[in-house]
Amino acid sequence: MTIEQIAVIGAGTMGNGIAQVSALAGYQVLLVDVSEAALERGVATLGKNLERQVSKGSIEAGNADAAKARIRTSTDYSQLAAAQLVIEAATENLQLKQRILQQVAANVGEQCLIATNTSSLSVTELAASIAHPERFIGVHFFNPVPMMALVEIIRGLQTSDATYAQALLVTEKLGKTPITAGNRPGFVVNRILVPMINEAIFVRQEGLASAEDIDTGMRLGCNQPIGPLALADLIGLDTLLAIMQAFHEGFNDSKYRPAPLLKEMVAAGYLGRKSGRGFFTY
Ligand SMILES: NC(=O)c1ccc[n+]([C@@H]2O[C@H](COP(=O)([O-])OP(=O)(O)OC[C@H]3O[C@@H](n4cnc5c(N)ncnc54)[C@H](O)[C@@H]3O)[C@@H](O)[C@H]2O)c1
Repeated sequence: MTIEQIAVIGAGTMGNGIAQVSALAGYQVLLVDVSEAALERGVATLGKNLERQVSKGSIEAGNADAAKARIRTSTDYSQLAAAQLVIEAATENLQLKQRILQQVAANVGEQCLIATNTSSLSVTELAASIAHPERFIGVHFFNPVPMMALVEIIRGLQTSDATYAQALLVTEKLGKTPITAGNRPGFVVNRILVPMINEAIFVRQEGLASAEDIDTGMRLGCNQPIGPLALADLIGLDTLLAIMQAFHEGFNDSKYRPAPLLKEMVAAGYLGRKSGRGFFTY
């Protein structure tokens, strides 16, 4: 099967980025959301991002226009019938995603592959919600999608070799580098990154060093582009706490216990950049 049309479910932060890179790579794209307003925002965002790429000289104006022309939007799942690949990038909620996947499966053709961009849910469990779990796979993009080169490909227990091979092909055609990860909480990158940030919070909590010195240490000592505490503020401390709690529960291992200071800051409403205060003030 040749994949020519990709449908993206969810026009939010990740969905509009996935639609953008898919259209730029030459795929026909159908962007689906429950909300017309979200579709309008998504298309406006990807339009601005394409213009920025043109003004930076990374793509030609003609390519940006052609990419925009390849994107259609809809709130109607019956439009999915023509897609060969559906990438689900809707709100991170198990019950919601299970409902969406059942709706997708009921509207696509026999051969259509279905992928999820979930960050924290089990690909195996999501696959089990549809009749053909062998055609289901995780494709985990990074934010912002047009800028980040990596995609983690996650095989559920049921994913077939053919589905996996197609996911690798599409990822490469999108200009991304795939790595393959098993279906465990956090896959590879977040599994390593988030406990590192949590450890930085323990170091801060113990008063071993100031927030500035912890970040300077990791930037200059490990060549990290941004220190772990500034990164915590950027991601959102509530999001980090939810991820650590999911690791703690998912692995049943005390090494993933969230730092008490992280819990306390979330309880205080110090969520990082989005609340104006985290380890730093904004
Ligand atoms: N934001 C990130 O940094 C990031 C990174 C990697 C993966 N992810 C994952 O990507 C997915 C999307 O995250 P996001 O940050 O783009 O979320 P978001 O909140 O920005 O967008 C979610 C979109 O899904 C839409 N939606 C909700 N219910 C729907 C339905 N029934 N049908 C169609 N659309 C529906 C919402 O209207 C919204 O536009 C999540 O699974 C998340 O875990 C997020």
